[in-house]
Amino acid sequence: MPDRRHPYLLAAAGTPFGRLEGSSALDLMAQAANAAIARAGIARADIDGVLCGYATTYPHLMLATLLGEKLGLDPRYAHGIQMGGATGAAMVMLAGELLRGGVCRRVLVVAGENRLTGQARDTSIQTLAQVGEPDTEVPNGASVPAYYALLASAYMACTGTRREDLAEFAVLMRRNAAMHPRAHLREPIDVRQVLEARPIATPLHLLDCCPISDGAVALVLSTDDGPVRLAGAGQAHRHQHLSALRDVLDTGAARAAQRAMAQAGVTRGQIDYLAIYDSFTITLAMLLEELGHAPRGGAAARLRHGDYDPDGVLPLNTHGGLLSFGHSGVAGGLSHVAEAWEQLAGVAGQRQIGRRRRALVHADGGVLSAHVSLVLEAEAA
Ligand SMILES: CC(=O)CC(=O)SCCNC(=O)CCNC(=O)[C@H](O)C(C)(C)COP(=O)(O)OP(=O)(O)OC[C@H]1O[C@@H](n2cnc3c(N)ncnc32)[C@H](O)[C@@H]1OP(=O)(O)O
Repeated sequence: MPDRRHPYLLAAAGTPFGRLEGSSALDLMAQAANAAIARAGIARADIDGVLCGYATTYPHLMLATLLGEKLGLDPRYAHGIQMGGATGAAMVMLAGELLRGGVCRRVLVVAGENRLTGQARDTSIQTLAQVGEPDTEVPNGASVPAYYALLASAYMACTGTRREDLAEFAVLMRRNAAMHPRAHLREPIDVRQVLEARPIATPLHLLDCCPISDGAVALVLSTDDGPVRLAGAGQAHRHQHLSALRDVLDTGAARAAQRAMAQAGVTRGQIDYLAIYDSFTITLAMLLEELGHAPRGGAAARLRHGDYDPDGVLPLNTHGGLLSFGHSGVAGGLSHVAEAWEQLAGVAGQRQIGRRRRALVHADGGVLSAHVSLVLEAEAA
């Protein structure tokens, strides 16, 4: 008998990521939601919870209610949620709590944006600046890449990480995205191209940054048996963005992961798939090292050894991550959960890696400020 204390991920689905002219954020969310409900094989009337990530291109106060109406649902619980890049993982955690607590039996989790085509270029970049202090930083126009560049400089000085090391992560993410038919950026790149791309905010160059994409992702969680269980979830909120610079070696990521693994009753050594937030190459290197999946300054060495390859000991972001699959607001982080689900459920098609048992999903919001970790477990085949 399956363990009834754990919620299951019944299905995940999404739209392509990239330039999707003519679709509103709400249209994209509805497309992803309909695909996930169909894939879960349940009736629309069976959905009794809706969790919906905010959309900067559709700033509606009643987004979850509006989406439920558009989809023809009749939820007993609906909630719009905002936690930057960690929103997707936070919604999955909350869905788990609603299921464990008996509030709902089948929860739809959805996020989507037309962030590339639905806003002027400068508005998109300025919107992202709003993780800063509203009175001082936002009007001065500091961008999210600029914040992460400060983190990168501090971290590189502290650990000896070089630009060449970070570039390897951009190359791996692009190689993985080439295998995904719905990814935004699929052209192969090499380390030299990453190093020689135009500077955005030193030391980060264009290919060290995730793109701005359109796209949506949805999941259905339930107390019904499914192929993948949500075995654990944890959060940590240590500081608001720039205060991370005070201690780049302890952003709170490890604490969130420890809480998730403790709930799941597993140790780091039992994780065999990684889905790690990668808004920038530095984000990925820092998180891998803080989470203990590489020694400090040593993530690139593990990568060069092949450990993070799809056929390595610890496959990483096999859909191409935010850096290449794409980043469409909250849907970007939710795409990591969707990919982990596909891999654990064994339905990833041509990207399917060998059978994996347990994934750690980790997302951060703001500038490594809010952290959410999830442990997903495949039901034994
Ligand atoms: C905030 C949180 O809570 C946590 C987070 O998620 S942090 C991450 C949030 N997201 C971001 O900060 C987005 C980061 N990226 C950017 O701001 C922008 O992509 C950028 C500033 C790096 C580049 O923007 P830009 O200079 O305006 O480029 P733009 O003029 O739009 O595009 C020019 C070309 O480069 C491509 N391009 C743009 N960004 C790219 C990227 N990151 N990688 C590869 N190619 C890119 C475009 O597709 C375009 O190609 P074509 O000419 O073939 O169409």
